[in-house]
Amino acid sequence: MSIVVCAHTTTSPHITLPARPEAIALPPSRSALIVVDMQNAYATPGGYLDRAGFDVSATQPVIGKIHQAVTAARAAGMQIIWFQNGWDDRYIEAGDAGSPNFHKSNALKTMRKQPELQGTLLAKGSWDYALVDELVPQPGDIVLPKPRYSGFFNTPLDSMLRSRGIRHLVFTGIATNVCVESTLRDGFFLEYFGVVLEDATYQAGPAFAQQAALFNIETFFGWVSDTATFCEALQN
Ligand SMILES: NC(=O)N/C=C\C(=O)O
Repeated sequence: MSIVVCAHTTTSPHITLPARPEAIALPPSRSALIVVDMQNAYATPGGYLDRAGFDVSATQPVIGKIHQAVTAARAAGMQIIWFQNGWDDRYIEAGDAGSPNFHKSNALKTMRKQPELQGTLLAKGSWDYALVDELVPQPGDIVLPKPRYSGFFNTPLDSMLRSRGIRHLVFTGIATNVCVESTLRDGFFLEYFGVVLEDATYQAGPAFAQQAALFNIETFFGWVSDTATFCEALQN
């Protein structure tokens, strides 16, 4: 007997997405594909993560998988949401010494160590802040700036999803263990069903950070699938 998780929140047609720890039912017209922070900062050599000492040499295949997932999701009528992480170029939105973000953000720390980078890393309008060239939002997509790791914090994400009747979120992007996991976790507490496409994500840090994030997600907060399985399920 196979088990499928079904939210019973809608009568919209749904697909069954094979996933870990079990398959999950998704209504495409009431689901969003969320692309987390696919900016030069996180996916391109010379961007913030690279300058802060994180390995971004394996992000190119992830960009390709995200392109596939976005194309299939859009064709199936899913809402596409693109996040861009960052702040104004004076970093007022980043918070000052009274904010933990000031102390923990590796972008802000890197710029304090290398003052010549001030105003470049994750600053709105900069190359670092821009989405990678290969991923271009289309009319009808939603592009949302976010000032902290979670896409639910100080953004209109929750109201945009609720007003569209969306309860299912499929996650792609970088980094699995930071902004993807933070957003999926906050979504869990707000009663959203979160699925990660593992090969359309990449970690910030060592490989065990990816494994740990995926373990947490599939065990405690959501479901884990992959791009080919997602695209095939949408076509059936
Ligand atoms: N997009 C992310 O997951 N960001 C991770 C680290 C950071 O923004 O400093």
